[in-house]
Amino acid sequence: SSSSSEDTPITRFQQYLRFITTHPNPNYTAPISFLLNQAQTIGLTTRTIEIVSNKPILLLTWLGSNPNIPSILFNSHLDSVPAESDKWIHPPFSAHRTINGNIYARGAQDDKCIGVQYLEAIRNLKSRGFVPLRTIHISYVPEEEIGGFDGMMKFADSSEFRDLNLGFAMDEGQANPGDEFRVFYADRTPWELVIKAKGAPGHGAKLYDNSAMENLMKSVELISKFRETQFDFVKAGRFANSEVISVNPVYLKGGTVTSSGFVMNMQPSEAEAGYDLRLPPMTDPDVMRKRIDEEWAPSIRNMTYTVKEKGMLRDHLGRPLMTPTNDSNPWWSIFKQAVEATGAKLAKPEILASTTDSRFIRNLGIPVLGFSPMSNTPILLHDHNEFLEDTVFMKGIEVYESVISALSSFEGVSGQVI
Ligand SMILES: CSCC[C@H](NC=O)C(=O)O
Ligand SMILES: [Zn+2]
Ligand SMILES: [Zn+2]
Repeated sequence: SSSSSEDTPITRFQQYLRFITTHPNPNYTAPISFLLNQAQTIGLTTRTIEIVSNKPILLLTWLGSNPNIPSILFNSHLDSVPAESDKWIHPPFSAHRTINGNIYARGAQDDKCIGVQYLEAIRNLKSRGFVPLRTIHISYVPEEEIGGFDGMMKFADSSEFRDLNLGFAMDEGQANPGDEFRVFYADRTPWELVIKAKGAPGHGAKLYDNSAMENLMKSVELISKFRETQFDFVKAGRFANSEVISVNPVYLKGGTVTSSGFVMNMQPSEAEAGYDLRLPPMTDPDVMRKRIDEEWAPSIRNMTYTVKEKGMLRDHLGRPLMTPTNDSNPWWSIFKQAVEATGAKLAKPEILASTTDSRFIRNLGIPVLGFSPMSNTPILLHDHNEFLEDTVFMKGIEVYESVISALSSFEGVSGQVI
């Protein structure tokens, strides 16, 4: 029963979802002009910051009545992971809304929902005559899905960012099939691990020691065993998924290849495997490095390896990269109360299994909570048929109204700059 001329929070969400922002060639121009347009209608100050060319950052600002105290930031990323169209029940950029109210699109959960909810919440607060004490910023950043290096990493390091004088920030979280909203106080740190084996080549029929494939397979087995011990903690209910080290194989490479394919009767002299490794913030990185060096890719087995650390475990002062979720962090209590004031329940704070741009902000010593208000929703980020139900999306706007008004009204703690 919806006509295309309707202009509602839902149709604006659908419009934002229809921009094709998937890697490797995300369109940043079109969603930014849409958001600029929305911001101007609502009456927010706008700024586009292009630290890396063609990778713009959009910053929207609602000036507080006291712009001298630290401000608050609501961040989301503009980009999305790819989608295999033919495997979806509705095309991933159609933003099709079913009769049940499910809106299908790549980015519906990750994380275009929050990008629009921030704006809709502010639109409602403005129309009610709300006046924030603290300045409120909303940022839309590129490149999160590929590590944030040309996005939030450089933005967080810029004078523009420093000049925001942030006291607190919020970034994306994850859906929950249950009826509570989840909230995240830390991310795991991603390492890209590549192990390479060299060995004696030889006839495919020959039995001998120290072939490259044998050397690699030994490591693959050891890594699989380690993976199993970590996974067993999760299966036994001792730890959450995000509290253990995950090491998942993403590719295996070997063989002698010609234009007609693999040569089957030759044992190759080189073989390689790639792993996605994630470390919880309390992990001792030296123990991990030692394990890789001595067990997983030992030089005595003709192995070499590379580790690309795509994040940090400690902040610039050497503290684990975590935001306190107790009374020592006044922002936490305000956030929690504001969510609960809408009648919603908040789950126990968690570490996020994956990695977001919030690590670059936490690294500066600024508290950040990861939060995407989606309850009773299957976790479909990076999956086929990603969707969000319209009623869940609308509830999220109400939640952000409460959260934004409470956080921006926080007067601070006497004797402390917060
Ligand atoms: C290597 S950092 C990549 C960040 C990415 N973020 C969302 O999925 C992730 O893989 O968690
Ligand atoms: Zn995301
Ligand atoms: Zn993602």
